[in-house]
Amino acid sequence: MSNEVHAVGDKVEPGSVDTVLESVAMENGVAAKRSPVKDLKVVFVLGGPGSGKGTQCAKIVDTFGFVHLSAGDLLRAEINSGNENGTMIQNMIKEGKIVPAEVTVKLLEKAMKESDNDKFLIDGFPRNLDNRKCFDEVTGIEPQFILFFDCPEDEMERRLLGRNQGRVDDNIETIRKRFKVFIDSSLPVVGHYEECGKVHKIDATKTPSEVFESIKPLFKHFKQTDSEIQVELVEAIKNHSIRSTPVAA
Ligand SMILES: Nc1ncnc2c1ncn2[C@@H]1O[C@H](COP(=O)(O)OP(=O)(O)OP(=O)(O)O)[C@@H](O)[C@H]1O
Ligand SMILES: Nc1ccn([C@H]2C[C@H](O)[C@@H](COP(=O)(O)O)O2)c(=O)n1
Repeated sequence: MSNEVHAVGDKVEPGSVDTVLESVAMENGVAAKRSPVKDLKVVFVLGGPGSGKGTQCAKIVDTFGFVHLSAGDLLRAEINSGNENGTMIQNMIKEGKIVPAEVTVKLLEKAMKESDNDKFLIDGFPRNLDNRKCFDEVTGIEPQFILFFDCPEDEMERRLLGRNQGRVDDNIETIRKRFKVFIDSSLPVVGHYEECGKVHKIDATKTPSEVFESIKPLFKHFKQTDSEIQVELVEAIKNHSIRSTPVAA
C-alpha cells in the first residue's frame, strides 16, 4: 500500500474516499496519510444467492491478502447496531429486496476508509444498476474485474436450505424472491461489465476446492512479491511501527 502523504487542501475527487479521509483529517487537525483512491484495488464478487461467494472470498483472503467486504454482512451489522436505518434494512432483507444504494455504499466506503489494506473483495455488490452508479459516483473506483459465480437455481436452493446460519432470508419463500431479484436486477449489472470485458465467469457447481483452483490464476497478479514485502517491512521499521525485540536465548 502506498504511504503517500497529502497535505490538507491537496486536490482530491469530490465525494471520494479521499474526500472523506481529508475531512476526517481536517477535523483532527492533521494531514491525511492514505493511498489515493485510484490505488485501491477492488474486485466485485457476484453470483446468485448461495452460489458460494462468501465461501470463496474466505479462501481468497487467506491466500491473497484481500479484505473481504460482504455488503450483506455490513447491512446485517447495521441492523444489529440499533442505528436508525436498522428496521428498514431488516424489512427489506426479509422480503429479499435491495436496500437503497446510498445506505450500502456509505457502509462500504466507511469500511474501506477504516482499513489499512488497499485490496478489497466486495461481495454481493453491486446488486443492481443503481448500486453500481452510486458506488462509481461516491468513490470513483473502477473495479479490476468481476468474479461471477455461475450456479443453477436448484443447487443454490439446496445449499441455502442447508446453510443453517439462522438467517431470516434462508427460507423457501424469501429464497424464491431473492432468485427473482437476482435475475431481474443483478444480472443486468453482470451484463454491463461483460460489455466492458471485465467478467470472469466461474463454474460454481464444483466442490469448494475445485472452484478455488479455477479462481486462483486470476489473483496471482495481486500476490505481493518477497521484495515488496521487504520494502514494506523496512519502511515500517523506519517509522518505528515495528520494534526489534531481542529473542530470548
Ligand atoms: N462449491 C460448493 N459446493 C457445495 N456447497 C457449497 C459450495 N460453496 C458453498 N457451499 C455451501 O453453500 C452455502 C452457501 O454458501 P455461501 O454462503 O458461500 O454462498 P453465498 O453466495 O455467499 O450466499 P449469499 O449470497 O446468500 O450470502 C453454505 O452452506 C456453504 O457451505
Ligand atoms: N448490495 C446489497 C447486498 C445485499 N443486500 C441485502 C439484500 C440481500 O438479499 C441481503 C443478503 O445479502 P447476501 O448476504 O445474500 O449477499 O442483503 C442489499 O440490499 N444490497
